[in-house]
Amino acid sequence: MTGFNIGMRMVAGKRYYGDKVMNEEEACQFRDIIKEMVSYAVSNIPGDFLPLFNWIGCNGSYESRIRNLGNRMDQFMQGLVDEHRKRKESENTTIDHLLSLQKSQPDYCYTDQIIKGLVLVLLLAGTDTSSVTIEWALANLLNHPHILKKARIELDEHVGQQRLVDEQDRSKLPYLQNIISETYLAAPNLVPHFSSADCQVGGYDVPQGTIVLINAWAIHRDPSMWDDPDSFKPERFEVDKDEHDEMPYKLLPYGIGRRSCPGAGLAQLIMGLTLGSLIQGLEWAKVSDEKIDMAQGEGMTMPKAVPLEVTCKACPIMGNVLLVSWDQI
Ligand code: HEM
Repeated sequence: MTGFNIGMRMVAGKRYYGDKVMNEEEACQFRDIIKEMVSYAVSNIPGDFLPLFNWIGCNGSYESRIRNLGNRMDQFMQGLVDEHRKRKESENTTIDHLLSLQKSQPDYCYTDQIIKGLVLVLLLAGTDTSSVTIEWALANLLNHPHILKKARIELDEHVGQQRLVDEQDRSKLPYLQNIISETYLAAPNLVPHFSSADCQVGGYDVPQGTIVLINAWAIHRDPSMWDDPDSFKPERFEVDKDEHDEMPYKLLPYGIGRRSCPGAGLAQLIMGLTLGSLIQGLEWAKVSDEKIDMAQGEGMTMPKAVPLEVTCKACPIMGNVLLVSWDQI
């Protein structure tokens, strides 16, 4: 749930998980909604696969529970929007920024409905996906210290020891990007699609109105497409132009086509900057000599079955970075 915690701090400045929760009742309400939502997101509904169940009304209670959950989430979000609107001083949160646009651009469509929608997209689609990917990436790096070392050398060479990586450095850090490409696991089945017309996929006829699940996890491990697919090898992305052009068709962490992830660019940026800063700023170590367990757990995004536990120690660069930050505060 780290992603939802970070997300809530970003969108509303609230902590709903951990030991620094301010309003336990409100936090509990939010945690309950998220828990229920995640449980539906990873469950199978018989009527989706055998329409007979829909005809005989088996999905009735499921649909009303989903509607009820939607209403509770909507009321919760409206409460947050109203609370921020009433505050005398605006804070640096997504809701505050959107409310100030609602005021300054009344003719544009920053309605409460749109604000709630944008906040939910950031929260549900944008946070856990990225934080889960960073956790997997760190776990991979700790199991492959030579790769961590190579990433640190790249950062030292192109960014240096005086400051943390920023947006302009990205193009100079292909190895860091390759580590992220080699890591992706957050959306193993993408998001279910629904065929709007009869079509063919991979030689199979898909009639109109079929739920199509894409097993990106299996595509990313297909030995006919990838050499030694089960090994963690960021170098596999150091390819020539022909192979580079094929990449979007076999590396699909964000899906492909019209309904692919609109947040892909933002996600790549955030993950590159976060992972880069974590490597530059801290020296990471495993808590034991054992390899980190890479078993996959269950969830809306694919978490580690056993959360990553590590130790870290500040690198000299943190002295420079913190000094600059304190001066600016
Ligand atoms: C590691 C990070 C992320 C991964 C792996 C990821 C992955 C995906 C995938 C696989 C889909 C479905 C695509 C399909 O089925 O073809 C999707 C959809 C979506 N993502 Fe992301 N995503 C990430 C981050 C983000 C961020 C940061 C945002 C927004 C700030 C975002 C917003 C969305 C939205 C709104 C959709 C639905 C698009 C639609 O239905 O048309 N995602 N994402």
